[in-house]
Amino acid sequence: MNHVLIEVKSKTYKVYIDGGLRSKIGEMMESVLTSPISSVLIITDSSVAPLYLDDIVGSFHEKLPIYTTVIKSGEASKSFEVYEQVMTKALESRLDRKSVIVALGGGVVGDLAGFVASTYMRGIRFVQVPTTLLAHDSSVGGKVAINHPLGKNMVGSFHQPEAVFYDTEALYSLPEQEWRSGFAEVIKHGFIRNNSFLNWLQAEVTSFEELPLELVNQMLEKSLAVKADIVAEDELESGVRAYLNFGHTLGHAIEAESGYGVVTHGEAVAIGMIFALKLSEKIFEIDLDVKKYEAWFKRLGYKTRISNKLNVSRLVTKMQNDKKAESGTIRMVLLREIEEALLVEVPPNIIEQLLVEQMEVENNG
Ligand SMILES: NC(=O)c1ccc[n+]([C@@H]2O[C@H](COP(=O)([O-])OP(=O)(O)OC[C@H]3O[C@@H](n4cnc5c(N)ncnc54)[C@H](O)[C@@H]3O)[C@@H](O)[C@H]2O)c1
Ligand SMILES: O=C(O)C(=O)C[C@@H](O)[C@H](O)[C@H](O)COP(=O)(O)O
Ligand SMILES: [Zn+2]
Repeated sequence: MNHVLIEVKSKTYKVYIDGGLRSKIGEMMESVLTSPISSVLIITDSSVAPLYLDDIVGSFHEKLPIYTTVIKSGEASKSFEVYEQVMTKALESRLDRKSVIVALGGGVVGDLAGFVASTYMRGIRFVQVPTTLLAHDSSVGGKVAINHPLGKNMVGSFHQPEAVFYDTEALYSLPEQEWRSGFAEVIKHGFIRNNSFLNWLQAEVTSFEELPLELVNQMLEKSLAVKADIVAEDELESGVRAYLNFGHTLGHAIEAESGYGVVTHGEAVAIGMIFALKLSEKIFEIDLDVKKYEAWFKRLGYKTRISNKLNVSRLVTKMQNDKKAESGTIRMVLLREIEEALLVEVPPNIIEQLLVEQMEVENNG
């Protein structure tokens, strides 16, 4: 079975990738996890549960006490309220320090369940079972969090999974909008670290209709390789890991300002990446051929401009509250050239001016 090795300072684990893997997860957990498991809590959401929960439960063959909890699907579930509900379920199920949490779903379930695992009894083990394209990114690297109305992922920690079980067959029940959202993080990995991968993506992916499984597997391995390299170098984001935030300073501000769940994470990041490319051109006085990327994004159905329903100064304030900011300055990931990322402090007035220029106008998506 294909796997990608993740070697961060605190842990080494594997991302297993295979079509149909979900029916083997129970057995695999018992062999991959190094110490015994007392019980399992599977956390999933209301869209994923009817599709895949029975398969995962069945894969344990009744050898362990299995508890399940189903949260409402969508970004709004990365909240204090749902966090408390899931914690209550964990306590009522009497999870102990040998229990394991299984995060079955996309990035919302992964981030929330991972944060529950990192804080329940000060931290128990968890595994990721990603079911979205986007979750190739969110299931790896150990960032787990919930949102605060004042900012995305503001309450969280670093807590690495024991393993990631990626059943790529499960991606084929995703609606087109979720392929688009996840693909933004794939593109991001190309922009920050791998230009030839980015060129390959432009040649191979011209729509999200029926992407062949072989292509998807290839794409995931290349994309995961970038993430694996970066988190291996810098697990806790004291340096290069910040490059994984390319497109996110504005993207997160758009998500929070629009209301969590109104714009998907990847679609907001796509707008943020085009903005960061244009800002890079301006600040470094270079030509990154943004028009070419913007045209590709549009052909794939992304919006590249900022909704004119959003307020520019509120977006700037959110960007000043970003985790990369220091003393209220805005620090953004820019590109000096493709695959050469760096973290740059940008004066708010320059950001504000470009935001105004990048607002959508009627019939200009
Ligand atoms: N921790 C990290 O490093 C990291 C990285 C990137 C993104 N994120 C976070 O991930 C979240 C976004 O994740 P996401 O895009 O996976 O969103 P999501 O978890 O909300 O999933 C998207 C939608 O698809 C549904 N779904 C999931 N799997 C499905 C399947 N196989 N078939 C049909 N429907 C399915 C979900 O119910 C949901 O409605 C954001 O909160 C973002 O901040 C975290
Ligand atoms: O793994 C990382 O590091 C990332 O930044 C990946 C991002 O795609 C992801 O959205 C992450 O959750 C953003 O992190 P945050 O620290 O800005 O909340
Ligand atoms: Zn992201």
